[in-house]
Amino acid sequence: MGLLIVLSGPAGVGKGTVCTALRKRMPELVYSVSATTRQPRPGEIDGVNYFFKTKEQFLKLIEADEMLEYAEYVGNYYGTPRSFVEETLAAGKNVILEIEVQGAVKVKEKFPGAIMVFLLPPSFDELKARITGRGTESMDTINTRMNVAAQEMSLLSHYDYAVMNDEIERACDKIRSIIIAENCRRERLPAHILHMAAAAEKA
Ligand SMILES: Nc1nc2c(ncn2[C@@H]2O[C@H](COP(=O)(O)OP(=O)(O)O)[C@@H](O)[C@H]2O)c(=O)[nH]1
Ligand SMILES: Nc1ncnc2c1ncn2[C@@H]1O[C@H](COP(=O)(O)OP(=O)(O)O)[C@@H](O)[C@H]1O
Repeated sequence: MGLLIVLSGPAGVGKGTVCTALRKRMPELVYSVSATTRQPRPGEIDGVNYFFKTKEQFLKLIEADEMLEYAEYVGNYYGTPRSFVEETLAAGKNVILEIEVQGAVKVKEKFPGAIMVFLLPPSFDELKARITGRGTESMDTINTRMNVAAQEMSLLSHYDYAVMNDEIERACDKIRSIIIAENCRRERLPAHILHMAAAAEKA
């Protein structure tokens, strides 16, 4: 089985940015493309950035148990297609999800072995600056988003690791180290080596 890595954290902390940088550094990591009901942005490609769905289509996927998790976020649905993740893990490959915090917690319930990584802002002021810096939101929305971010921080206790996103490359280094260390866990050794060690212990 491959590892399931869940990268999450409050809105605006840099999940998308860090995930893109990490995938460049670790091309062997398989990215799970989410489904969403939000409109595509200019330049976004169906099946690459997201699978763009109507609300009806999305609700049907939930009904058919095709979603590993989903969440409603700022008026749209977002979800992780289940079979792709399960098949890729079964093929022994590591999968990364870049999703918001509520959905991430649901993944951990279904996959207790998932490696939960929470991306932290260096400070709330810096988080505000990043949300403002994206330039897509009005002042009202920014304040709402900051309140949401404070609530999102409260889910930190569900996570295994906390990585501060001060510098993109430094955050990537840490996540890469986490993945390497998790791959070295004793219980991940091939069965024949575990048996050999167990037999030697008995002798
Ligand atoms: N729960 C869940 N959240 C997702 C999924 N895909 C994306 N998201 C999150 O949805 C939020 C909004 O994403 P998006 O509309 O692309 O905007 P942006 O990332 O804020 O620029 C982000 O926090 C994503 O991490 C998913 O499959 N499940
Ligand atoms: N380490 C960082 N230092 C400075 N700015 C960053 C850093 N990481 C991300 N950003 C910027 O912060 C903003 C939010 O990043 P984004 O990846 O869209 O966040 P999220 O996916 O968590 O909502 C973007 O403008 C991005 O360029």
